[in-house]
Amino acid sequence: MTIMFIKPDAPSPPAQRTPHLRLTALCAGYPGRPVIRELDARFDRLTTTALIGPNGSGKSTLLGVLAGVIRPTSGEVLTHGDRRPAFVPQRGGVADALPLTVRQAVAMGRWGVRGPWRRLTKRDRAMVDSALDRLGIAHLGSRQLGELSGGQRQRALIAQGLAQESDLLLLDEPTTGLDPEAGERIGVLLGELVNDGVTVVQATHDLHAARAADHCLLLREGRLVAEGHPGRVLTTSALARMWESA
Ligand SMILES: Nc1ncnc2c1ncn2[C@@H]1O[C@H](COP(=O)(O)OP(=O)(O)OP(=O)(O)O)[C@@H](O)[C@H]1O
Repeated sequence: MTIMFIKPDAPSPPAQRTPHLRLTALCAGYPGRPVIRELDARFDRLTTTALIGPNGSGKSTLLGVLAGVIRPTSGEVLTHGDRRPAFVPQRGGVADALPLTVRQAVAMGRWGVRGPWRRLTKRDRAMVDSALDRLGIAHLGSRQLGELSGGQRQRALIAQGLAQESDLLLLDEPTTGLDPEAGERIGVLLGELVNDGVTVVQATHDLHAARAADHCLLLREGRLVAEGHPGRVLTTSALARMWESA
């Protein structure tokens, strides 16, 4: 397995997209359980990509590899980014009872820059405020994370991801459990982030969110079965085939 870092290029117009990440013959999984099999893919800079597939198809595992928390068993991950990716896990993967306020949870997004429990600078605090504002949860800053509704907690986790100020944002089912308006708001936000210089990858079961992406990868049993523009890939027949055989 090889991980190589390459300095980022200047932002380019869509016609000359450059990859942020490129995967070649990637295999990854868990001890005794191979999941991702021989996957070739690229994630272009300043685009949104949706990972789609039935339960257990390997979307979260692939995100884990992109985040650097799951080590490939073979193949190559070539990254052109120079910042650590920001990873927003599934809400269910985060302990609900953490004794933290929403603001403290979002401020943890600055730990990668500042170090754990260090005093935040004025700029750090401004980043935290901006992330809370962009997710519409500034008024919840002093509430305990564990007291929030599922959708509010989800937004707090996304705000923590934004506070990391990465150029690569990875989200695992960010709109699951959100009401339609909050889901729409996240969709708009992800588009704005691309304009701010962020490459976005989200695993999702939300077809509306997937159709709004620039690109999508369709996974089944850890293999890439289709990729391209969602309008071309997410056809009724392709989706029916996918879920019938899952
Ligand atoms: N920590 C783990 N240890 C062992 N196997 C795991 C672990 N996490 C996931 N798996 C297995 O890896 C496979 C892929 O799981 P993964 O969570 O990547 O799929 P997914 O497409 O994200 O599914 P979902 O849509 O249900 O979230 C499944 O068979 C799952 O049981």
